[in-house]
Amino acid sequence: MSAPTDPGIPDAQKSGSVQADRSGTPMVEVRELHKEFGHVHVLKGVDLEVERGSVCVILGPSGSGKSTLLRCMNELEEITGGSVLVDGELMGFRETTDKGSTRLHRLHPRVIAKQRSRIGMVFQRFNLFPHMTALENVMEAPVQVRGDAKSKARARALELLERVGLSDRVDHYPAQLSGGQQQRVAIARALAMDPELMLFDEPTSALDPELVGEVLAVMQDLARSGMTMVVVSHEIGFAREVADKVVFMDDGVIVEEGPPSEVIDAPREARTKDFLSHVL
Ligand SMILES: Nc1ncnc2c1ncn2[C@@H]1O[C@H](COP(=O)(O)OP(=O)(O)OP(=O)(O)O)[C@@H](O)[C@H]1O
Repeated sequence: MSAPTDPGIPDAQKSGSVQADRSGTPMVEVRELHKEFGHVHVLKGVDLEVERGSVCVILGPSGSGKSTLLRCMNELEEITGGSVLVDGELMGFRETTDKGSTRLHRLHPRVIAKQRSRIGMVFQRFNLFPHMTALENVMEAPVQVRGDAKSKARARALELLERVGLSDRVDHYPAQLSGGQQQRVAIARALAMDPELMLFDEPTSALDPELVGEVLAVMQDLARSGMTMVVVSHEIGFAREVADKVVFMDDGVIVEEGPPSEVIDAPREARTKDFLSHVL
């Protein structure tokens, strides 16, 4: 999608003071999404809705475009066509209509950064700062936060580390933590921004099998608390138990979607059946 850069920041988005009532709109709306990397067409017209407070698990073979779809949701990838709305807001763009024709303007980088800050993301590799303790990682940039703000950030970080079961590891450095503990710190760090949406990109696939359960348990708690979550994962048990919607992707398209009782337990499409027979 090529669009001119938005020359200004709309006042409502600058201050964040005007909050529309969006309780009736889905948290995520992906429409006819295309993503190309050079000549490689990775997403070929994806449509997806994720309701508020629900959990959507995306399954699919390697290279089917799952991570790319997730990255398009928070503007880590610039989309080639279609649109992504999060909480009713067009990610990265603003629409204007002039004499009946609609144009898209790329938003100012500061507005994009603000949009992104409402979305927490957890990656396969934990991406923690190795020279910072668990607590400092969750506080993120302790040197930039001073005075009262710093003590509030610290209290919040301690609360989040307790929530992920790491109260006794706050002063440990990443190298002193197991993979499962590091991933739980990464989840606490993503939560520190008070996100409205959490994206998980294969959060357990870099972990030893015995550590997977502790991370999935934290994610399950988060789901119970009402967080909207989109999770790329091959953990079929988690999908069956926690997901409201399961999406099966292959070759850049959504082949099948629905509740786990349909997509996992009674898939209609041959490609879904074939995939599940390999992972189960
Ligand atoms: N930055 C990039 N540049 C070029 N091609 C890319 C880039 N990122 C992803 N791709 C290609 O896009 C396709 C889909 O990749 P993606 O990581 O989204 O798949 P996936 O379903 O998440 O796979 P996996 O389960 O292996 O992580 C792959 O063919 C990949 O090589």
